[in-house]
Amino acid sequence: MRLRNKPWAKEKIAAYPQYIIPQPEQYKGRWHELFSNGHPIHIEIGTGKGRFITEMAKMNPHINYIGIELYESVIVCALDKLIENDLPNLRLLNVNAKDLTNIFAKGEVKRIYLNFSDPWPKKRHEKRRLTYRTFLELYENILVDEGEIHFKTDNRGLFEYSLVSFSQYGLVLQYVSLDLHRSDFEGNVMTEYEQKFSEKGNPIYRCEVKYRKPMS
Ligand SMILES: C[S@@+](CC[C@H](N)C(=O)[O-])C[C@H]1O[C@@H](n2cnc3c(N)ncnc32)[C@H](O)[C@@H]1O
Repeated sequence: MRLRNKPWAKEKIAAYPQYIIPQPEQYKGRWHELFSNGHPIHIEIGTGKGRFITEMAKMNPHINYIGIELYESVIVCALDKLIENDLPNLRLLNVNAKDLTNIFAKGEVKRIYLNFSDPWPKKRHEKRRLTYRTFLELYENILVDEGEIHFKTDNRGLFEYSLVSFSQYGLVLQYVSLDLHRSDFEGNVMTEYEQKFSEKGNPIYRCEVKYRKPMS
């Protein structure tokens, strides 16, 4: 992506290794050492400019948050928020979600947030959708038993596709809203995209699903 990866962003990321962790594979199986506590770990994939994960980390100091974003020139905006707030329970990773199993061991992550993931509407790009079955398999390999995915989007096509994908994979639907901002759901934290799309009057779709407990 020519527009998104810029040398200045790379330099800024390199200047803050305490916030955007270089070579995160080194922490596989021992992320709790990095946070110096045993609190549960929640990750957001495609964290973008970081508003959601920063606000969540401020509100929930007993949860460790990790924001994952592919593009350097986008994650630097999340980095700015982290520098400003200096939150001990939030770290960022500039990696592709395809590499999740090199970074986290099975059972290290309790919850995954997918907020306004790119819809990739063309059928030939289906495999890039973050709710495609190969991603669901990756998530299963890092989550605790009965780990959760919380998913929000304004894109109805992606939402319907994802509900089918979750169901075909055997995930259990725990919550669904077809119009989050006019529902009784409490404590919603808006993302940058959510703000933009909801201001246009678009309904926001949201669901929570969990993996089934493996048979013993
Ligand atoms: C539409 S934006 C939404 C950003 C943010 N979650 C929000 O709601 O404001 C989707 C983000 O996901 C990131 N992304 C897409 N595929 C990814 C992947 N495979 N790994 C990590 N990040 C990814 C994109 O770079 C982009 O910043």
